[in-house]
Amino acid sequence: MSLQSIKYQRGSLEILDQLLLPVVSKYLPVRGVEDGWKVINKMQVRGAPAIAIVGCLSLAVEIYPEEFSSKKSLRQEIEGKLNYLVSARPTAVNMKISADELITLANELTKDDAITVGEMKQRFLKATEAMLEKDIADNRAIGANGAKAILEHVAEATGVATAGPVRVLTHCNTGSLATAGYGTALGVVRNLSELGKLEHVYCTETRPYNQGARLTAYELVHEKLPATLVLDSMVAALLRVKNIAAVVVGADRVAANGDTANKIGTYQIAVVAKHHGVPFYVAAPLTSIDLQIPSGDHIIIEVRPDREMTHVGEHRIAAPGINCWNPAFDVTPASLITGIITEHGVFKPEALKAEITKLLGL
Ligand SMILES: CSC[C@H]1O[C@H](OP(=O)(O)O)[C@H](O)[C@@H]1O
Repeated sequence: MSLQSIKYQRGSLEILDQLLLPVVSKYLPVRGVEDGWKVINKMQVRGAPAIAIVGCLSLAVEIYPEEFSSKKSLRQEIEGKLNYLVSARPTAVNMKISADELITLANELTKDDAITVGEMKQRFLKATEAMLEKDIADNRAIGANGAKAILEHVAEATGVATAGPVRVLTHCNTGSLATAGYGTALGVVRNLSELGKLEHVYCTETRPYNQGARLTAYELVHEKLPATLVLDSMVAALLRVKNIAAVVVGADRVAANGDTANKIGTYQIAVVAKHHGVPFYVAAPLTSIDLQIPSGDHIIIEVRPDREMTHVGEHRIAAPGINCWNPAFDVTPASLITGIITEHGVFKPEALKAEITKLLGL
């Protein structure tokens, strides 16, 4: 059983406070949109898919007990509150995509005279609740697609019929603590393990929030997977001496040309992987792919407070008065990405837009 970042039942939402992990496991109530915005902005819950799910469910628990006098007033509440939630963190696109889809649903229900305001609320609640199961199903598909792609790549590169077990490297946290469960890049690791094809997974600490040391290591130890924590500064040495078969990371926003915004440090890992001839994969559900922007140059990169760099908890580790630069993400150009692993298959970056457009019938 993997760790559960989100606990939901109709009218009640709790999130595992990830600022306290791994030492303290404490669930926090999220009673409405204000709570939702705060736990996302403070990174008590984080991870592109989890942000969208918690954001939308925070609105669901807020409107659940309310009575609305008209569908118009309900639609206005939905649109205003979802757009507010999008402002909690700017880089991951999932919250924006989910908000747009739910606002479109609200507009359609408002126009349908056969739907009462009560039925509209129920349809909205069900649409937000469906995100939980869909995310887990998407992640399991990503895991299977990604494991297959990595094993096929290794088999072809080494001239063997069937590859594995393999060693892989991942960055940040893309597991059950970043999603509704199973994970994206960590879902690929889980699937490799389920296939008996995971020799070892290496996870980077991922300064300054330490998603790797505090969260990914926690998930891997919890499930007894063969894992080793490495410092962010060790990636080049690791790829030179440890026979890493592939790197697999998550994504916060993939642009139409395949450029990918992900946790700071991803770009330099991709450069090092290129230098060592190690395939570099991005695992991302369609809810993290933004075909509205042509390239990574258009992705807003969140800059977070200096204190996240100068302190570990309450302990200062940097000289008082030093300037800091703390972008939470960087952009990896499509040219450094071997494949983008989605729930619908693995795509070359240059083919992504056409493949997704065809898939969605756009
Ligand atoms: C499953 S996507 C997780 C994605 O989100 C992380 O960022 P943050 O911890 O700041 O929300 C990181 O970029 C991961 O790849």
